[in-house]
Amino acid sequence: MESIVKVEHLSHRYTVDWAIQDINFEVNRKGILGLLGSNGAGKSTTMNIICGVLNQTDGTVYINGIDTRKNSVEAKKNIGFLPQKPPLYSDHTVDEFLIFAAEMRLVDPKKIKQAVEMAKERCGIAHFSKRLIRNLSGGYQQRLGIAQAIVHSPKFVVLDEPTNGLDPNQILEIRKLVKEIAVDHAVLLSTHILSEVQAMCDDIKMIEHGHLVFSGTLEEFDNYVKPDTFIVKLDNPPEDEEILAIPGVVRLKHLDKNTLRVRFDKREDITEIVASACVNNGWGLCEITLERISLEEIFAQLSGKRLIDKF
Ligand SMILES: Nc1ncnc2c1ncn2[C@@H]1O[C@H](COP(=O)(O)OP(=O)(O)OP(=O)(O)O)[C@@H](O)[C@H]1O
Repeated sequence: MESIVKVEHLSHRYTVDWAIQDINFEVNRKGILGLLGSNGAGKSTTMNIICGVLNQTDGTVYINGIDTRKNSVEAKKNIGFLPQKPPLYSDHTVDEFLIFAAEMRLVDPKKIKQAVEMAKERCGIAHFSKRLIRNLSGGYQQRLGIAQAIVHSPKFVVLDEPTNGLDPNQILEIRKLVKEIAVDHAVLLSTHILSEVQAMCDDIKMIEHGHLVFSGTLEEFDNYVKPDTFIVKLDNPPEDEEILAIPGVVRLKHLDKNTLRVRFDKREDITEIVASACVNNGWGLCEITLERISLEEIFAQLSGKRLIDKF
């Protein structure tokens, strides 16, 4: 099936400097795509162009096959957008605001009531229909922000840091809601929180210094940097030289009397080699565990930052 969004050779220059350059990607019709990048990497610029809030300097964006520059009104019918600061009018009631949002999104006037009821139901805010927005908690304001983004049943929903500023319970609720929405919508999610990416996203794009530096599944992101250390716990640790003599072992560090961190040189079977050396030499092997590379370390590596040396 054709993707819902196609971004081709997208570049943007605000004044002199390029904010993004030659970005290319596609978005599947279902599921959650996480957009990652450091501050100032170019995420908002990319999202604003895709959502039709900013006109690109170069390149093309197709939403559901429609060129956003050639037919922005039709393209925008397919997009729901929750900006970082939801555009809520605090003196409106929930109903008034959603009706207004539906009108702005050109929903057929005869279908507005039904569209508003559907959006409230999906976002769990139907019982607050008559409440003034300023009297809603942060979590419910965010639900309302999501409701306005889906009121016109767009195929593609863009959420810019939707859990920002929420408490841990509200964060879990919003994550659950976003996952439910992603069952029948394509969702593009921008976030700084890597645990959120891990909890929610199917695919990941990462932008750094205006360039796309990673594009793949969450699993591919997770495995982007292969582990090269393990932790070994020994009842009778030998002299360092004996461990360093094992083929493939290149460095070690004592974490405590019985625990060592060992760096190896990418041999696939290294843990087996070390485990059998420990057993054969009577070093009293208690535990051997490969150290996984954290998402933070992968993010740092893709951002071009040096990883902290663990030795
Ligand atoms: N209106 C503007 N005028 C000039 N430069 C801008 C403007 N908006 C953004 N920039 C610059 O463009 C680059 C990309 O910014 P952008 O806001 O897209 O990054 P971001 O990844 O969304 O960052 P953040 O996570 O901090 O929101 C940055 O260098 C930024 O300073």
